[in-house]
Amino acid sequence: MSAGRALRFSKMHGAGNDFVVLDLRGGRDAPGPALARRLADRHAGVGCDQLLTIEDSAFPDCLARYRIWNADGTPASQCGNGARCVAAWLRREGVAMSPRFRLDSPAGPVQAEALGAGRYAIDMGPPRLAPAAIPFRAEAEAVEYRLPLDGGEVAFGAVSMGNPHAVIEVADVAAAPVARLGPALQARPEFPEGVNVGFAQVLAPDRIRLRVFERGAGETLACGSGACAAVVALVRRGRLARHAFVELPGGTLEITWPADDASVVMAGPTAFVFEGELLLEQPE
Ligand SMILES: N[C@H](CCC[C@H](N)C(=O)O)C(=O)O
Repeated sequence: MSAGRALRFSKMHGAGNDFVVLDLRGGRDAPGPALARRLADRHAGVGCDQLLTIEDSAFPDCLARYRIWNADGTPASQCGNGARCVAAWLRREGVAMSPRFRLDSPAGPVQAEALGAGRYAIDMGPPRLAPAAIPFRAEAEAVEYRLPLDGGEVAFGAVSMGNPHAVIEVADVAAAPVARLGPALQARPEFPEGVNVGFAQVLAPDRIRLRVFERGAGETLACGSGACAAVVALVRRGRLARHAFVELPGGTLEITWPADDASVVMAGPTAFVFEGELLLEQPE
């Protein structure tokens, strides 16, 4: 991206997971990791968990393409809350005239639907459970894996929604050692591309509380793909219904996984916070 003097952006969030959104349609070049970090910086930049770019799609049935960079500058292949915000941005701009439309993402196409009042549903596609697809190094696919961690052993489910997730069930998310276990699991060699680590507490047959220590961003107020992964992992363990409400610190998402190998559909809020210009060069 050329170091022009200013960069226009939209600031948005989905259930508190916040984003800087750049419109790169028309072939403007994507930011590098350094600019992504600068935009995400909550002191020297705008501040966000992830940077989202909106770009032209090569697929005629997709309205646009989005890409994702974590706050640490690393690229990500899926972002559920971000997909909803991209959908809302395209509706506001009048690009999405129909309430249902397809978007292309690094993890493949997703289907968006405007539900009204800023709420959007995203068909995230089916979960990927084979270890190689997560990726997670394991002898065979299992509903639950165990690894030595933090002086003990941790049990978790491993699911990809296009990005890797580990889901740990805990008795009380408020007391969960998120800041310790999250980075410890991310550092394990069995997750060669890192992992987003979810801590889930079952409240009712159709309701969980969830905190997520995200890859490349740390603990966020919400993680859409993490909510999908948590429902899949807990349904597989017989701990949750296939239609469930996921209470995250920043808001509640509604997740439906109607059958094994079926798409996971996530519904939740979006919000525009402000529009702005980031000065890329200091005046003399
Ligand atoms: N940290 C994630 C990307 C953002 C996912 C999250 N914000 C969501 O809403 O799904 C990763 O590196 O895979």
